[in-house]
Amino acid sequence: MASNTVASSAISGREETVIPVFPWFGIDIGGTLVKLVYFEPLDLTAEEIRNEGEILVNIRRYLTSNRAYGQDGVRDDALELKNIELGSRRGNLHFIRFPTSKMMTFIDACVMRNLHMLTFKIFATGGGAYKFEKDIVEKLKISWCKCDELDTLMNGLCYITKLNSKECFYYEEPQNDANPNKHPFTFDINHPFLLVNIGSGISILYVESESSYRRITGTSIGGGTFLGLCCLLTGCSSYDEAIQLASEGDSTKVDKLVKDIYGGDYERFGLPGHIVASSFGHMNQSDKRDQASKADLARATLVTVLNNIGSISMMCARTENVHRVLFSGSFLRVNDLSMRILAYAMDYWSGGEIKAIFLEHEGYFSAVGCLRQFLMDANNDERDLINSSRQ
Ligand SMILES: Nc1ncnc2c1ncn2[C@@H]1O[C@H](COP(=O)(O)OP(=O)(O)O)[C@@H](O)[C@H]1O
Ligand SMILES: CC(C)(COP(=O)(O)O)[C@@H](O)C(=O)NCCC(=O)O
Repeated sequence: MASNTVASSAISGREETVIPVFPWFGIDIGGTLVKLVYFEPLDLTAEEIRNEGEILVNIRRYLTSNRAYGQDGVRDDALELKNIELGSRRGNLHFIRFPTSKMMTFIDACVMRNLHMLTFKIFATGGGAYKFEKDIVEKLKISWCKCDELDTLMNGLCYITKLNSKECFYYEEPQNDANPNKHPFTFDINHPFLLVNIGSGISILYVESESSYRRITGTSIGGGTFLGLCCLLTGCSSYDEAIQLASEGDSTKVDKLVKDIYGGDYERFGLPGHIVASSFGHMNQSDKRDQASKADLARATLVTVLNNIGSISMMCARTENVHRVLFSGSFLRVNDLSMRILAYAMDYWSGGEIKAIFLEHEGYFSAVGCLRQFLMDANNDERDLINSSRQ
């Protein structure tokens, strides 16, 4: 085994921070995507550099000098948090993703790069932290610590929204295609809000404060539904392609609107003619099917999923009496269109009372939360050790 097992800095008193050995990773293995965060230290001492060892140096160089890893891995370099302080160290935080379907290939690539020769701990979350545990532990011989995905989501969200003043944003004019007026939103985590995490499926949390939240409900109609239905209906084969198609389409060729049924508004109950009465409601007619392009079908799929998310979120916000709804999850990656549709819907249906807020690091919060749990755990372990030696 390579010797990276000695702590970079030993604790000398109860109040000091323990700095665990490198490498520092946090990983969220979701239903669709694996999100990996990697902390690249910038303040290594001469002694640490001497002791670092070839394997760690190679991993650091490989991760930080590439933007793509094999066919499927991507580093979202626009999201990188540069020169931040984390766990009493300075460094860059990198954000990497790849499809969960490639998890076994990833494990084999780690073995090829000799990661199994190092002794280190990884905090992991998402369903895959459970599903792949046996394979990972057997092949990589690492210490695998599983965390709850919603606890880490909250932990990562708290950390990043405090660190980055531009993390949260909203659209002032979501309907204005030319300039929707995106602004940073000053977010105070200690006032109740709703957190809607749009991953493969959706979890909706009521957050009272940094340390108190509950999962109110969820829905299986999420990002996975959009992608799956789009692939079926249009023959597209990637998320980016599906979003591109949706941006070119017209959902009114597919959906039946209130005005298609009433000839105008349904005034008595305040339903304007332009809203969707029935998603995909035109598709029972063969002439309408012939007129709908792939782009129209992709757009209608997106709008269907978003209408459902918007109306469930709105009901939850009203029930819980909150005025801010934060949306997270990789479904909103490169998806300005969806954010604007959601923002408009929330604003319209709440008469301007409920604000939709979005996040720059979309789907990465749980992975960041794992990294933070890893740092907290190192300190807890050390404290336990000190306390037991004092008894
Ligand atoms: N490169 C991508 N490949 C697949 N899906 C993507 C991609 N980028 C964004 N998505 C969207 O993000 C969703 C997954 O979101 P994520 O928060 O990562 O959930 P999970 O943790 O379930 O994997 C997908 O269902 C899809 O709608
Ligand atoms: C099971 C999950 C927590 C998994 O998280 P994900 O990988 O989708 O981010 C999520 O898909 C979910 O909450 N689904 C909705 C289940 C429901 O309440 O109906």
